[in-house]
Amino acid sequence: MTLQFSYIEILVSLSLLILVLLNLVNRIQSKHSALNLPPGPRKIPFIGNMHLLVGDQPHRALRGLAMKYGPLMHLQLGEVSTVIVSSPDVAEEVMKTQDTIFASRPEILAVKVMSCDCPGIIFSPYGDYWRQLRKICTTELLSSKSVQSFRSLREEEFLDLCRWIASKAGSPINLTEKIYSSAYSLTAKAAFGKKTKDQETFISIIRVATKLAVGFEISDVYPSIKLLPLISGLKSKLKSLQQQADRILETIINEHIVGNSGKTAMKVKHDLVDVLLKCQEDENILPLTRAQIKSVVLDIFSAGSETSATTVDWAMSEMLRNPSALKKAQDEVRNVFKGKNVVDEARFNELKFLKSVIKETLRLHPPAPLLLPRESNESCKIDGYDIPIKTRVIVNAWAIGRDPKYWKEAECFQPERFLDSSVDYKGKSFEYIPFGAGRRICPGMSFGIANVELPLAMFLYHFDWNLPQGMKHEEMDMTEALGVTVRRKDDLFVTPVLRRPFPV
Ligand code: HEM
Repeated sequence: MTLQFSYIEILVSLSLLILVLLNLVNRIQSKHSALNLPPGPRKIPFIGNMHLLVGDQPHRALRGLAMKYGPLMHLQLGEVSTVIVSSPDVAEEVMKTQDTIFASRPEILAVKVMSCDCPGIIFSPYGDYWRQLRKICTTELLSSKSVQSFRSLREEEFLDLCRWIASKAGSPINLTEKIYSSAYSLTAKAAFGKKTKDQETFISIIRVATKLAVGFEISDVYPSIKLLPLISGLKSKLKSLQQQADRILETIINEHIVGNSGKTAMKVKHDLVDVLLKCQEDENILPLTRAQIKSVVLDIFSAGSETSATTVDWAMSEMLRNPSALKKAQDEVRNVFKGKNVVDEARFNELKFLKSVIKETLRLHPPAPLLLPRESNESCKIDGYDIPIKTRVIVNAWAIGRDPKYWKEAECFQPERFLDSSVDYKGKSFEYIPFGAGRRICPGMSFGIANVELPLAMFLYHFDWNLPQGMKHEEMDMTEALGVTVRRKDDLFVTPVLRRPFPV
């Protein structure tokens, strides 16, 4: 069937569309006109301030605007009333003083489609269901005890990686690709018992999905226009990603069900998936559907792997760009483990400089520069300004971490600044919040840091590193890619030189 429209029909449709849009603008304007909203740039009818985010990385564009309008700034992103937080004081107000009001997450189309409308732990609204999931993930996977119990898994995974690197000594390698692949394998082995055979497909699905989940997609800022994601093709793109991911997730879950059938409860080897499956039968807690289990698995796989790998990748990049920091870190590791075949996690508390390198990397390159969006679940006031219910709140942790008011030579990589500093990433120092803060602070902090420290210590102990031929360290490209997690735009290519051979 072909569709044919006359000019009259097109004109009528366009007029109707304009009327709908004007009505929408009126509704938004009258809703906000009586309120004392935080300062912000002038809003253009219908698009609000969307045009100000075009072109640059959102965290960079938002910092530029905050310099003009202040650390609590109101933006109208299409239909979505949004508040941008860019100072430690306001961040503390949102994530500590009024944390319960801002502990929810907004609905993002990519998350909605990928999770079949059953968000897992990361995007579920604040409430009992989120509390239950967070408790399960913390107890079964992310507690200090669990992180400790995964030590041999970590050692095995990164030893394999370093052996591979050693086999390529003298030739350029794509270090980024290998770092991500190991991080994903490790999360899979810890959370689901083994690496999935479809890992590379899964990684590429997650990469595309996280790009689309930033929350600035056109369909996320005009949620009432249901046709938009259909017209733009976003819905079908997401649906196809969801179907591919679903096949892999189904396999992971079915393998657990088959593997455990016939075994007594004592004999079942418990990983996160087993525990989630058991929740389906437990009458004392909120039952979990299969879709919800799949969402949690997807959440842990992506949140657990992307962030740690991104940190390792940026830390190596920064050290290569700053040879004196690389040398100091190398000297420290080689000194502490002098005469040993391999590095030993038990002595990592002696690696003060390496720990400062990691902290400095997380300051300059927080893997989630805008953390994860929050949403107010009631109206409230901040600094005397009105924050209506359902306002989206974005905390620019990246801008806060580079604010010269709080950091000397803020743009420079200087790990020394953390050596004698009490500033930590555990959510108490609001000038430094790479893991967020408050109720929704990252529960995977210890797991993540362990997965960053070990590969870095091994890279420094066993290898020297050269940049591709002819490249000067100060010429290294540090451009960022777009996404919820901000990785390097281009992969890091380096030539390893083996210095300490591995035990056979
Ligand atoms: C360097 C490593 C990591 C960094 C920088 C990081 C950063 C973050 C950030 C910024 C948030 C949002 C916090 C907020 O809204 O205030 C978050 C949430 C989360 N992270 Fe991490 N993360 C890391 C590693 C991990 C790991 C290894 C896991 C799990 C294996 C994990 C699981 C989660 C989960 C489940 C949430 C959602 C928490 C909630 O909404 O209640 N993260 N992470």
